[in-house]
Amino acid sequence: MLNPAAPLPLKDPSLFRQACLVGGRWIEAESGRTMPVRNPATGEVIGSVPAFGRAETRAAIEAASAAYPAWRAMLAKERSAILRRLYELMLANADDLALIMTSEQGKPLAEAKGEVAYAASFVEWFAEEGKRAYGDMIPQNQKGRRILVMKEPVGVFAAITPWNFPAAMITRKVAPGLAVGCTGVVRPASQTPFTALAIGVLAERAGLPPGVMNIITGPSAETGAELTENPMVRKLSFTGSTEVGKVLLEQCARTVKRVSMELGGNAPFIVFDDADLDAAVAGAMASKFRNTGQTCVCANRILVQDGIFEAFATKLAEAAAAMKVGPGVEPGVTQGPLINADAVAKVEEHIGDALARGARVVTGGKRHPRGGNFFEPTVLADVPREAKIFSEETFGPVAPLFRFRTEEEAIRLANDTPFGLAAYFYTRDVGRMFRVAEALEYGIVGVNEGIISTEVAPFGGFKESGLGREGSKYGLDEYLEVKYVAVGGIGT
Ligand SMILES: NC(=O)c1ccc[n+]([C@@H]2O[C@H](COP(=O)([O-])OP(=O)(O)OC[C@H]3O[C@@H](n4cnc5c(N)ncnc54)[C@H](O)[C@@H]3O)[C@@H](O)[C@H]2O)c1
Ligand SMILES: O=C[C@H](O)CS(=O)(=O)O
Repeated sequence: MLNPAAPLPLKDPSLFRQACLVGGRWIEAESGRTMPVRNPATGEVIGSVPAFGRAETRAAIEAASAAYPAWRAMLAKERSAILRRLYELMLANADDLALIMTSEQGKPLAEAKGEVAYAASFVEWFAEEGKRAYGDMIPQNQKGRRILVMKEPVGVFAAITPWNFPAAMITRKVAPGLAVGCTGVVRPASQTPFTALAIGVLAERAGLPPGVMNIITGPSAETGAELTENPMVRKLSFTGSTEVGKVLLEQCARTVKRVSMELGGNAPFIVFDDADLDAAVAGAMASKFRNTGQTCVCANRILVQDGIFEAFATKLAEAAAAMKVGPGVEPGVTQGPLINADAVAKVEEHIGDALARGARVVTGGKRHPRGGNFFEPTVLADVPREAKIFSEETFGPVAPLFRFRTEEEAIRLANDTPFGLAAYFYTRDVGRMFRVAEALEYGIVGVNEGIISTEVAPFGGFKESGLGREGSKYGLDEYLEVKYVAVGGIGT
């Protein structure tokens, strides 16, 4: 029996749930099996959650299906009011949600609080957007006929989410689905289930009827197999690695499910000679080291034009070395731990490979003296194109700098990847802004900005970074079907 650490000092301890939410009931796995959840900063067990298998997952799908007719039949305005209350409850309980998040994911408390606000913003946004799922009336093509286009909810959805944004990746999927009348089953990452379960508690308090949103935990192979193969599930929204996304796409194909795929990234961050150097350094720091580099949109390759390479490298290294590494609950900490030992090993592998190919360390480069999953913020210079860190997503606090000479070379290097999620570049040349933004093969492009994710704009990738968009007015379409109705016999 694992000895859990002391309970989290929450203002409302009832938010910390070690059970799954199915049909309005908080339940265990039929087998009684559980899975421990560890604090990545200390290695301590902070709690455990049920290990659902296929049978329990099927029961959750059936609960969502049973709740669907009544939830769909509600007025959009009535669903909107419940989502609005959830938004308000998330903000009112932000401190507890942030502490739960930091305890299971590791990010600094300030970042966790920022994520709670970001996550809540999707609930606020889709509470309103759900009232604007407009159809069309098309001018008839024949006398006596009318042509209608109706937007209808897709039905029961499944959401499988990653560990790096334990709140926002839940609400970015659930909010649009619930807003248009869908019901669903959420399966958060096994490393970070408690944030999702706490949102489930708040959803109940907001008045969400039983079975509309079900939250389950359990081994990914078993829960994932049921969620992707069960024909009652009409849509899968997945956020995670491209590798797993491809597996789930194949599994969903057998029942032709609608899918949204928010997958891996390999973001280029291009700094041209004419950039505002200090702004570019600030943008690179924000993009690269947010969540200790564990974000899908963080700068993974920093391409710097020859003329300012050394100046940029020096300034970036100074800023990286000034960050405070430690547990997210410690005041002033700006870099938390990586999620686990495998993540540390991958960072070390990428650094070692780059150095073996001729790169040099400007700052950092090794495990932090605090040990465990802590790693020194690292800047590498003169990294060659052939290095693994150019082609693979590092998902850690390593900023590899690559040199380029011309705009054409920068664009070629930036696009030289199967991924296409986010890209960034810094320039003060207006013509270059449009040339480069239009040439980059990415779904999200930041110009003179390092962090641009927001609920009001479409989030999603080109190529092997995914399918579909989340957030914005486009995010609603992922949960809607389009129905064409031709009405005849009208006479005129
Ligand atoms: N595009 C985006 O919006 C976005 C956002 C966050 C993370 N990501 C990507 O996610 C990756 C890191 O997150 P991660 O390590 O959680 O990714 P992951 O793909 O390993 O896991 C994502 C989720 O899928 C589950 N899963 C894993 N294998 C499964 C299977 N066979 N069947 C069903 N479910 C399965 C996991 O338990 C987790 O809940 C990175 O590649 C990152 O770029 C993308
Ligand atoms: O890591 C993936 C998230 O989608 C990043 S963001 O918070 O949406 O920018």
